Amino acid sequence: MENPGDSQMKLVTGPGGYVLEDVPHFTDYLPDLPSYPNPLQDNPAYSVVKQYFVNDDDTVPQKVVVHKDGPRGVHFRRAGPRQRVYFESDEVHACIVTCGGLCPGLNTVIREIVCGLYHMYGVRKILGIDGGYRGFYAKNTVTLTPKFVNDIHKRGGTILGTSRGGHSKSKIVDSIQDRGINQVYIIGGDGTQRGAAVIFEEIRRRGLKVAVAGIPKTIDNDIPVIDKSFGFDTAVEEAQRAINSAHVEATSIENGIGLVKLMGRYSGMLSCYDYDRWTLYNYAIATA
Ligand SMILES: Nc1ncnc2c1ncn2[C@@H]1O[C@H](COP(=O)(O)OP(=O)(O)OP(=O)(O)O)[C@@H](O)[C@H]1O
Ligand SMILES: O=P(O)(O)OC[C@H]1O[C@](O)(CO)[C@@H](O)[C@@H]1O
Repeated sequence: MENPGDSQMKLVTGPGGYVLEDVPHFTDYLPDLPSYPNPLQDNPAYSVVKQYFVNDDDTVPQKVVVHKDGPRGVHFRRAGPRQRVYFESDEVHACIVTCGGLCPGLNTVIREIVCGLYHMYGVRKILGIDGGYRGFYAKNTVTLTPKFVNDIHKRGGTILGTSRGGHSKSKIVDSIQDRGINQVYIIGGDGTQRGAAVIFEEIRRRGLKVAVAGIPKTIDNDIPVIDKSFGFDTAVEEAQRAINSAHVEATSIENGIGLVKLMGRYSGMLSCYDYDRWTLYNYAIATA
């Protein structure tokens, strides 16, 4: 494993203490890349929606409330479709990989990437990497189509399988290069995203036109800059089932106590959201 700390943060400053913590882009090292009109502009579902595209200069402030004399503060680049893109549809060879622990909604995310690429962007070549990072240098891959992913959101886990360990930067990027993959969608937790940054650094070092997109996965919503991570609501619901059961057990005997242990050693967000039940039943809810 490697520490991606040597990759420099892309900081842009502006008037009034404005700071943009930007994301890297392959045009940083391939400045002459041609761009193309976004295929969405011809899609009947989107072409009628005015201002559907995100302006290139749009940013989102980290803090909504600022003092009038204070600095404008840190901003992030706004996500969303751009007017122009850097791939032609038939040039794209995408792949998706899931790493780390399970979280509700992984299959829904895989399905949305596949259907979005296929129906909205006209992409036909999408590969599923089997069993986490190490799947890049194993032989097994699965071809993903809208038909293949049609029902997967009704199943738990990840249809691609997942794993920990097995991150070999050079083997992974060799495999990406050998297979002609040029868009890599990586779904996983903090370790996975560190791994994604290392992969991108190697891609940049080799000067490849390969986009790397990290999709953060956490069951306990411990990413401060977003309101809610996918799967968190389901985890809260499931926790409440356990709390209900503990309630039944505890109230059936004299001086009964229900103790429910929830995950989230560092954030405790699940416990907070299940607070309703806690106050209602006056139970102890412990985090791991
Ligand atoms: N610093 C790192 N450099 C390269 N790869 C890493 C790094 N940290 C973790 N990885 C790789 O990322 C993958 C997942 O990491 P990890 O087991 O830490 O789970 P995670 O993504 O943090 O998810 P979870 O939230 O479930 O723990 C593993 O294959 C691991 O080898
Ligand atoms: O309760 P613990 O041990 O802190 O584990 C919680 C962590 O485990 C995970 O569910 C992944 O394994 C993360 O999403 C979460 O941050």
